[in-house]
Amino acid sequence: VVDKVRRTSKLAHLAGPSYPLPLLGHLKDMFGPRATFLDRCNAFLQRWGPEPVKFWVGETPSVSLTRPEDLEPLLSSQREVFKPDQMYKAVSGFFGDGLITLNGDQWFAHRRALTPAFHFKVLERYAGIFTRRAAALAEQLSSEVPAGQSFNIVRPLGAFVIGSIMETAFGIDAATDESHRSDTMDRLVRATEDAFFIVMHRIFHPWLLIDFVFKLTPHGRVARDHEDIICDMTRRVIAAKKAQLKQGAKDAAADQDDVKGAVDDDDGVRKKFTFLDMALGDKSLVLSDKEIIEEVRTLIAVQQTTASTLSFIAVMLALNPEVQERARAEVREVDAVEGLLPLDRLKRLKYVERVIKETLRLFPVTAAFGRKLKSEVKLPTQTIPAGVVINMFVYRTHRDPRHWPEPERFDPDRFLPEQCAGRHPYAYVPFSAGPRNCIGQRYAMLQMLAVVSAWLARFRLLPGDGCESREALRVNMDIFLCIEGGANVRLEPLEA
Ligand code: HEM
Repeated sequence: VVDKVRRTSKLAHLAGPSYPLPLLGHLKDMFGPRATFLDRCNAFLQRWGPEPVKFWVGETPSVSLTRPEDLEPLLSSQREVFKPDQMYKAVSGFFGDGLITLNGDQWFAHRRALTPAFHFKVLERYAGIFTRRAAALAEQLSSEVPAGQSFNIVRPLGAFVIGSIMETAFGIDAATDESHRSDTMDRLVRATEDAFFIVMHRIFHPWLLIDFVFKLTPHGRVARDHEDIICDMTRRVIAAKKAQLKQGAKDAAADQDDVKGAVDDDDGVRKKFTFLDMALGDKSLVLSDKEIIEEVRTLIAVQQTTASTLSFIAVMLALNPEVQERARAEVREVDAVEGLLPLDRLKRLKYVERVIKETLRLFPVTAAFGRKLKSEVKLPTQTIPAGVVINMFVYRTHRDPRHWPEPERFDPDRFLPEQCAGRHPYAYVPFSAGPRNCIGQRYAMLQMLAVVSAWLARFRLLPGDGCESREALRVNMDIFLCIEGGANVRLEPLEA
């Protein structure tokens, strides 16, 4: 009790509710239907912000930050901060113990091992894969979804992004590999969707963060089944890669001109540059087999960020027909240029890129992320004591009216270079920033450019059920932002 009084008094200077309840803290303020969690977070910060806001999650003192100038000191340094168990423990069953959740030296070793797989030289080579796969996805949607029928676009996107990471970072051939069979993929996508629900359930019921208690509950048993599905997929991926490397070694021995495992495939991707080729084929990497498995799990799980963002882009295009037509005109103009390499083509899609950025401003799918303070941190107007868990709620940062006039208006031209000039560098952080920023940022942007341009070239997107207007959208936070009831759109084939 004395310790709690001491810790409470250290936060006394901050805005926010007082009198935390024993064991619950202010969790009761957050209780309510799961489907409106985002609304409650917004209402809470609307009431107490925009200054740093204190609150207690159970017995843990927490502070929520939304202003760019408050985010900067925390994101730009990682000496004083680490990922808090309270938030990240619940997600590690899903994300694996990989880059997302690791801290300290272990994180640094993993980050160093993964960085070459996301080097821009390697990504340049992925552009061909993204373009080919995006065209196939657009064809599949055109042929499988009856014109004019409302459907939830997230599902096919979930399988699509996992297929992409298999082919790019793991170098697993989509056409031949067992792990790409559609029933395996369906089980994985469904397990992922359920996992989001279960993770949120644990965060809402903090006593379920005690592993042995959670494992005894029905959700704990479902979570174990899902982990089995995800681990099974990971094992298949690694087994397929090992077999491929063995075959590559045999082929190289048979053909002295070939460099082991370094052949270019049809898309010009040097196979030895994929993460798994480097991790399993090159012993100079420091990751153990167990660590490689955890990173494969992480890379599979994080793909849902791209799937979710693409689903928001589809809905925004459907709700903003002039923006959609302008983006389509750009795609047609670029596609009229003959002989462009895939990467050059994607780089020319400047307006489509602005559409993606503006969607990520309004709907940063990783809407909140956390840190725990090792020592006291000075923010521009406040000092936050050591031991506090920080929640950076970028959903509101991206709506800060000082940087985003009429914040709810969808306007891709906010990202014209002249409009970006002078804007606070931390006013827009959908991929976080600083040393723990998203390693897959450029990968995700290239993939999204390929997918959106393939859609625009083949069909018109129209609003689907429940997504008829911005006001009708029921946006929520389930680890990642999502639309309750589905990201529903309709497709209309383009006249020839
Ligand atoms: C639109 C898509 C994406 C968004 C919005 C996004 C956003 C983010 C954010 C906000 C973080 C920081 C999270 C935190 O601090 O807890 C992060 C970290 C990370 N992301 Fe992404 N991400 C996306 C796509 C991807 C993709 C495609 C990959 C992999 C191919 C990826 C891999 C990672 C990894 C490994 C980390 C942890 C980095 C570290 O801590 O060193 N992300 N991402």
